[in-house]
Order: sequence, then C-alpha cells, then structure tokens
Amino acid sequence: MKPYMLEVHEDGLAVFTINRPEKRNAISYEIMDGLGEALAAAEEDQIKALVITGAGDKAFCSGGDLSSFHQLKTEEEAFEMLNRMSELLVRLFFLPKPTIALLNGIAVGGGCELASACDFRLARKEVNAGFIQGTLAITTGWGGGTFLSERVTSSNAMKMLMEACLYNSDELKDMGFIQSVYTGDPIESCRTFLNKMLVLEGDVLKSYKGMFIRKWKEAGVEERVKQEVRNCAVLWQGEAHHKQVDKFLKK
Ligand SMILES: CC[C@H](C(=O)O)C(=O)SCCNC(=O)CCNC(=O)[C@H](O)C(C)(C)COP(=O)(O)OP(=O)(O)OC[C@H]1O[C@@H](n2cnc3c(N)ncnc32)[C@H](O)[C@@H]1OP(=O)(O)O
Repeated sequence: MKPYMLEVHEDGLAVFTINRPEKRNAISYEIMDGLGEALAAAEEDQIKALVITGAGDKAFCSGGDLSSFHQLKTEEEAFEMLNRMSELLVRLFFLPKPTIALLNGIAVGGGCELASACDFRLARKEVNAGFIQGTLAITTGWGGGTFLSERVTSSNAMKMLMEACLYNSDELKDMGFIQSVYTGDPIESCRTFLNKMLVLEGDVLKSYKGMFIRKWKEAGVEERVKQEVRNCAVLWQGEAHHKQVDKFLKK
C-alpha cells in the first residue's frame, strides 16, 4: 500500500492523501517525498486548488513519525529533518492558489503545522486538534508557529502553542483555526466550501493569493520559519524531549 495518494479531479481540485492510517498518518521521509510530488503537480496551471487530507477516519496527521525521528539525537541531526519538512511547508504556504487542510481526523503536533500551512482548514465535527509539541519539551519545528500566527490572532496563536493541548471543533472554530465544520463526505464538503471559488478563472484566484503572498514576504515569514526550526532543533537535543518520546514509544 502506497503511503500517500494524489488525485487530480476534472474541476481542477488536486487531493493529496497521507495513507498511513495504521500509524495515524504520521509523517515519514517518504511522506515528505510525496508532499514534494504533490506540490510540483499543484504548481501546474490546470490545478485550481490543493487539498491535503488523511486516510481513514481516526487521524488527519499525528505529526512526525516518532518511530523514525526518535533516532535523531543531536541539534544538527534534528535540524536536517526539521528543515527539510519546513521547506516543504513554506512551499505549500506560498503556493499561488487556494490550499485546504481537510481534517478528517485528529491533528496533533506537526499535523497542526501541516494544517496551518494551508489557507483554509475544514474539520469533521468530532475532530480534535492541538499543537502538543510542548508536551514533548519542544516547540513547533516545521514552521507551524509562524504559519499559525498568520492565520489567527496573536493571542489565540500564543494560547494554542503555549497550552499544547487538544481542542474540539467548536473551540477551534471560535479561535479562527478552522473555517468550517462538516458532517458528511469529506471531499464533497470540501467542494461545497470551495464551489464559489472553483467557478472563477484560475488566474483570478492566483492574483488574489498573490496579494497575501506579498504581505507574508514583507512580514518575513521565510526568515521567521528558519529561526523557528533552529529553536526547535536546540530543544530537540535536550534530555527532556528524548524522555517524552521514549515514553510514547514504550506505551
Ligand atoms: C516538528 C513536528 C514534531 C516533530 O515530529 O518533530 C512533531 O510532530 S512532535 C509530535 C509528534 N506526534 C505525537 O507525539 C503524537 C503521537 N501520537 C498520539 O498521541 C496518538 O497516537 C494519537 C492521539 C495521534 C492517536 O491516538 P490513538 O489512540 O487513536 O492511536 P494510538 O496512539 O493507539 O496509535 C495507533 C498506532 O499509530 C502509531 N502512531 C501514532 N502516532 C504516531 C507518530 N506520531 N509517530 C509514529 N507512530 C505513531 C502508534 O504508535 C500506534 O502504533 P502501533 O504499532 O499500533 O502501536
């Protein structure tokens, strides 16, 4: 079974699905490769919008694959992985067309960072999500803290990062993290959310997205992400982090 899928629909919707439900759609290096492929495809003119989602109904994404990344011990080893994923998320953040994180299930840690790199977040009613990195004695390491601060108010961004806890879909909507809650078929719900946009010319969507790209570049998003990655890498090498990860893996 391929760990990711990319479907391109006739209406210009591209859907990238993380297909590791048995590992709650944790992000491995292979998923990073797949995300790179999806971004390359999404940059093609016939694609009007890119959706990121997860397979199954338990998880959107549970963040980095701890069974793989726990082997990264030093700051430099961690930085290499963190930086690689952060560069993919910056490319997603600056994609010149609408991007949607379709939260089919729980989103934690790096899963929330992936969701924050998208312009919009839609969540199934029962979904919980949270930036739980703090409980692992690290901070966001893929740029998600920077992306979040461009999506919601500074107070709500700081609250979500510093509380490092899970919120339900009502709380997520109140804080502005998700734009819409759905109950039916995920892709159809996504189409309903996008239907007014998808009837417009791709160039119109691209031009409007360009307005926000210019704003984010002026706000130094790329430099802020680099610093965020470096900050996480420093904390990563700490004993407190390795202890928390070992606790999860031994459960
Ligand atoms: C910068 C980003 C940062 C980084 O990686 O550097 C992070 O993302 S830090 C945060 C990393 N993620 C986590 O700490 C989340 C860990 N997972 C969980 O807390 C739970 O699995 C949860 C809440 C996502 C789902 O709970 P549920 O009870 O539904 O499932 P299980 O816990 O029983 O897990 C089922 C199965 O999946 C494996 N699993 C889940 N998450 C991960 C993960 N992130 N990496 C690797 N494997 C994961 C879990 O071990 C179970 O496997 P099994 O072989 O069946 O025991």
